[in-house]
Amino acid sequence: MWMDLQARQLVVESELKASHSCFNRKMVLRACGFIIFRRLVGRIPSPGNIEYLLLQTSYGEHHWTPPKGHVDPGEDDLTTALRETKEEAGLGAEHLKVIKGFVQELHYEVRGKPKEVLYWLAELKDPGTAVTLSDEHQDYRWAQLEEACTLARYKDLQDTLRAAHRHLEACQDKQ
Ligand SMILES: Nc1nc2c(ncn2[C@@H]2O[C@H](COP(=O)(O)OP(=O)(O)OP(=O)(O)OP(=O)(O)OC[C@H]3O[C@@H](n4cnc5c(=O)[nH]c(N)nc54)[C@H](O)[C@@H]3O)[C@@H](O)[C@H]2O)c(=O)[nH]1
Repeated sequence: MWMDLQARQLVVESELKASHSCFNRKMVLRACGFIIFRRLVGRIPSPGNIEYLLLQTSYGEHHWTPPKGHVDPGEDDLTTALRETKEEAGLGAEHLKVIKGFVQELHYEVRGKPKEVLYWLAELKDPGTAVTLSDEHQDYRWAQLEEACTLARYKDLQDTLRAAHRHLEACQDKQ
């Protein structure tokens, strides 16, 4: 009888833990996107010729971020990042070269709910490719690192842009 009660208690505890972690997972808003950069030809040698793409929202605080958006149910993260980049900037997988070895995870709160954002890094293959915005954004800017950080304004996003830049410098040193 005592063993039965103990076993039941364990089952109840593990069910509670499972439902709690499931609840936590559901509560976290998850978004994925790309830090997109282009290299301008005929300018100072790389990485001085690197510009990052930032989009300005047409709603809320009109803040600037790289293209990104919420993960749809059942969708994998990289698919979300590509889909959102296509929807928000008109740039598809065919326009991009994904840079190996870089992914950054940001955590912040939106209207009291935790949010996590994953950013990969990708180069626009043809720097002349046009950006096409959706209704979600009212403006875009190709900006060198310092200007991009000023626009990005959030410390975690600025750190992410700087980390991307360091990664590109390190890749270049290896060549
Ligand atoms: N009318 C209206 N509609 C909205 C609004 N809000 C959303 N919609 C609708 O949602 C759709 C977008 O859906 P997706 O494209 O799938 O999602 P996301 O791309 O994820 O876009 P979000 O805008 O939802 O999310 P965040 O960019 O994360 O901004 C949320 C807040 O977080 C702060 N924040 C931003 N970035 C950073 C950072 O890097 N670091 C830190 N620390 N903080 C940061 C900042 O304070 C900001 O206010 C739109 O079509 C609208 O219909 C709104 O205010 N008014």
